[in-house]
Amino acid sequence: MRLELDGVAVGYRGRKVVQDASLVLQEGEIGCLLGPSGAGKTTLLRAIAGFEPLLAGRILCNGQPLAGADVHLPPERRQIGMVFQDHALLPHLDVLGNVRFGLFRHSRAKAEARAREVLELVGLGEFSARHPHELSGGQQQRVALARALAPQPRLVLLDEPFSSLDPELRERLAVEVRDALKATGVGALLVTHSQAEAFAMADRIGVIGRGHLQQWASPYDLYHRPACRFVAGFVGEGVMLPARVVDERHVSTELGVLAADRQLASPAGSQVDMLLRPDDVVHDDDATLKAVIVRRHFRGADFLYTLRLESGHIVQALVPSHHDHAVGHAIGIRLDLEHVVVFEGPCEPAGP
Ligand SMILES: Nc1ncnc2c1ncn2[C@@H]1O[C@H](COP(=O)(O)OP(=O)(O)OP(=O)(O)O)[C@@H](O)[C@H]1O
Repeated sequence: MRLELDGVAVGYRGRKVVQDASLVLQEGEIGCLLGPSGAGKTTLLRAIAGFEPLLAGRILCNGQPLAGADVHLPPERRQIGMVFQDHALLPHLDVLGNVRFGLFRHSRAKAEARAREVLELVGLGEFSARHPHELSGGQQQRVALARALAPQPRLVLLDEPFSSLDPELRERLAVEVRDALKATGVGALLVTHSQAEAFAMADRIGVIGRGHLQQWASPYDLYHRPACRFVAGFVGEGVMLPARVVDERHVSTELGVLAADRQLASPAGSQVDMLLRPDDVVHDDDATLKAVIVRRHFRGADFLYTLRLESGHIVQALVPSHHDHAVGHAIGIRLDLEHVVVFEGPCEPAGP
């Protein structure tokens, strides 16, 4: 189904936690709500499921309102499946029983056939007779997904589905869950703290912070074209450097004159900020520009060096790990980018 949020505000006792949230999740797409703790991700998800009333705006499914000024469809009439953080599996039922649980409207034979079908889909066909305590955390989470998919929902909502698992398993499971969802063609919206999870799973990511949906975009655009400083700071690594507007397409920085990613509105001479990602800064022994290593973080394939420029400003550089330099060393750097992301005004909430 096509899910649309149009100017949605949600909160508690009349106090808005998130306001003016607008987004479109197309049929079969996987979306992800990302943001700091307490930003309102779960609250927004619960409003979509029908567990929280709206304070403003509308939620539409294929153009039909699920919630709005005079509408509030109860959760059971929304045909939306939900997977919770703690799986909420029934301990006394086996895997098949757990998945069949929501299929009470079907005949026993039909419910069993459907439950077996979705268990195959999530790769647990052989585990149907086990009880939840005989499964790993990742397997339990896949049972919870199978249970949510069994009644053929129009959309699945997942609230921090992998947060109880260790980091390595989380990313693997994120990919598996994405594959399972894509195989069914059912769209999904997931809440997470983890960028790695969001990048592994989502077609679209919404960054929530400071009471707003700051940006709703593809992972690529979120990383390369962040709409505001908040998103730039929250997604990926990088630093902000001060720059001055040269003309409507260029800024001047201590690293040279650089092309801006968009037409600039500020007049020449205005002070702006620019975003530099670690992959924009390349180590080059022949470069005339030098920077001193103040921190190094070994990551296997690369070092993430934190470097101090002559001005005292800090940049980061991702350098292949055979370039092993000590803290305090000055290394040559140059920029490797076509455009630089420039921020002129304060962080504004962005629309869909
Ligand atoms: N039932 C409730 N009554 C009153 N306030 C609540 C209730 N549930 C959540 N809140 C508040 O609403 C805000 C948003 O909470 P929410 O759980 O939606 O955030 P979140 O982004 O999902 O956070 P986390 O990532 O920590 O789970 C928080 O300030 C929280 O304290």
